[in-house]
Amino acid sequence: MSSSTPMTATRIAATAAGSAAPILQVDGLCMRFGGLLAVDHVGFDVAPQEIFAIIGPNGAGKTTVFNCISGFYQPSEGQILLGGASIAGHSSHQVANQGVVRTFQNVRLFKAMTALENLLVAQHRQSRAPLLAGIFNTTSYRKSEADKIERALKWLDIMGLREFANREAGNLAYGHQRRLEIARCMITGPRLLMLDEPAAGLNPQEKKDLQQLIDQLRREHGVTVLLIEHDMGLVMGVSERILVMEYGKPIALGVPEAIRNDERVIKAYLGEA
Ligand SMILES: Nc1ncnc2c1ncn2[C@@H]1O[C@H](COP(=O)(O)OP(=O)(O)OP(=O)(O)O)[C@@H](O)[C@H]1O
Repeated sequence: MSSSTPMTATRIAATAAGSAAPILQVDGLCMRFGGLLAVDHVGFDVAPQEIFAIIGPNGAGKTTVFNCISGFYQPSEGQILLGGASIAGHSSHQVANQGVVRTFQNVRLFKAMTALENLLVAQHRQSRAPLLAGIFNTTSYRKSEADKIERALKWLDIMGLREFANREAGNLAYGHQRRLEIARCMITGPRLLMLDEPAAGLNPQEKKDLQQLIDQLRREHGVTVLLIEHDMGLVMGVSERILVMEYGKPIALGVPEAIRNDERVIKAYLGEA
């Protein structure tokens, strides 16, 4: 950890998010690709409803940490606890079923489907409706389908996308596609929302709107947010705590003000810009 941030301050910052039990605990996480240690003993806790950011220069290992948490990679070493239970090595499908959802650096929508259909598919994936109920179009099946449409429209409203409900996702403006991706995550009622560079490709106004949106999702929908982002304005404006990585290692963890003034961080990352 950073030498310029006093260890006591780092410890305080590491637990500053409150006394509630952490929703996510990462401890001693390592990920090797052949001879490359892409993630080297990374550890941090995220409190319920906290907005926690991971920053660092290109190739620092941020996305690899995301991939380990969300089940896309099996970590080489270390512990990942969600609500106190281990999820390290679980498949991405199992992790998603436990309420951990994520976006990717590149937008991944069903581009030929409408915005509304994308939100319906997201719900169908987690739906447990028996096949026969669908085939026979039972009353309860029809009710559950109507509920899904209502929920999809509600999320289009929240995201300011209602007017584009019937537009193909691939034909939406890029900023709108990014918001639709977040809606697709939120509609499943997640505990942990992981956003991988959500501001990439957005214009300044869209970045401001995104900052407000992230804060609103936490305040009004109770979600915990884990964020990877290169845009320092957004990171400093929205995060409660920030973990900084360099060459796979954690070099600082603290509140935005401490991170902003940390010499090692400035040298490793902010000085780069
Ligand atoms: N599947 C993989 N196989 C081999 N090497 C990988 C793999 N995934 C990532 N790496 C390497 O691990 C290191 C960390 O990559 P990672 O994508 O996690 O960095 P990052 O901090 O997210 O970077 P960026 O900000 O550019 O997205 C890099 O050197 C990268 O080349």
